[in-house]
Amino acid sequence: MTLKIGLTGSIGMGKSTTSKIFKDLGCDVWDADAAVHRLYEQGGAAVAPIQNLWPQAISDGAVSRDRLKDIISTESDALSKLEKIVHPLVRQDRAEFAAHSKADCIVFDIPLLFETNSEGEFDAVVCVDVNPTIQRERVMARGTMTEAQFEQILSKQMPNDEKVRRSNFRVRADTLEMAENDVKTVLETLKSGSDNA
Ligand SMILES: CC(C)(COP(=O)(O)OP(=O)(O)OC[C@H]1O[C@@H](n2cnc3c(N)ncnc32)[C@H](O)[C@@H]1O)[C@@H](O)C(=O)NCCC(=O)NCCS
Ligand SMILES: Nc1ncnc2c1ncn2[C@@H]1O[C@H](COP(=O)(O)OP(=O)(O)OP(=O)(O)O)[C@@H](O)[C@H]1O
Repeated sequence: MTLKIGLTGSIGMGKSTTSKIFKDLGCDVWDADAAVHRLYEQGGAAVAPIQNLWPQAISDGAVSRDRLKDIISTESDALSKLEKIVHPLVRQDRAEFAAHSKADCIVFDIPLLFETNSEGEFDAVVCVDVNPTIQRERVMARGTMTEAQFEQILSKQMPNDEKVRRSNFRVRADTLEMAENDVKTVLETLKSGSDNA
């Protein structure tokens, strides 16, 4: 039977880096943020419904993230309206991926796993964790967000300590070596039929 692992963690905690470790160890990986990128591309399923709400968010037939971020910073309910469009489409993309995967382990990288009450859909949930100072430094180093945008996203997410508490496993992302060791422990434990919750 296919092992389904939900991978979560707050913004910039190291989910993509950790999912790559799972992939290198033979798991198939599905990434919710990447699904959103496909939905926003020209011809993507989210373009028309977003255009209906905010025509100014569309550029060259695709959703512009920069314009969306401007709209989200100025309209207080914009993010929740956007989520109502995007989340059902993302869920559909995930179901299609799972139906076609032939791997014996699939990792679903889902930033908002707990916020969308999806924890019951996996055999185990893994939360990536690093201290908040490192998290902030890493996000700011990417240069894709202002401090204010980072704070706004953080305020919409469940605190990471709470995510860790609700998860079956924690992967420490202080260093690559720590994350690799923790991922190996997750896979060994799950494949031997127990967990360390
Ligand atoms: C707000 C947007 C335009 C920012 O785009 P940008 O390219 O700058 O950032 P990116 O998409 O890489 O997101 C960075 C991180 O922000 C966090 N985040 C994104 N959307 C949300 C949200 N709705 N609530 C809380 N956190 C979020 C996630 O941790 C994500 O990994 C974009 O994230 C978006 O369209 N979000 C709405 C869709 C959504 O809810 N996506 C979350 C995964 S399904
Ligand atoms: N275990 C680790 N050791 C050292 N650096 C790491 C580790 N994990 C992640 N990083 C670094 O932290 C930054 C954020 O990591 P990553 O992109 O994997 O986070 P994320 O949780 O997927 O982010 P987002 O929520 O924005 O999608 C990157 O610059 C990455 O190189």
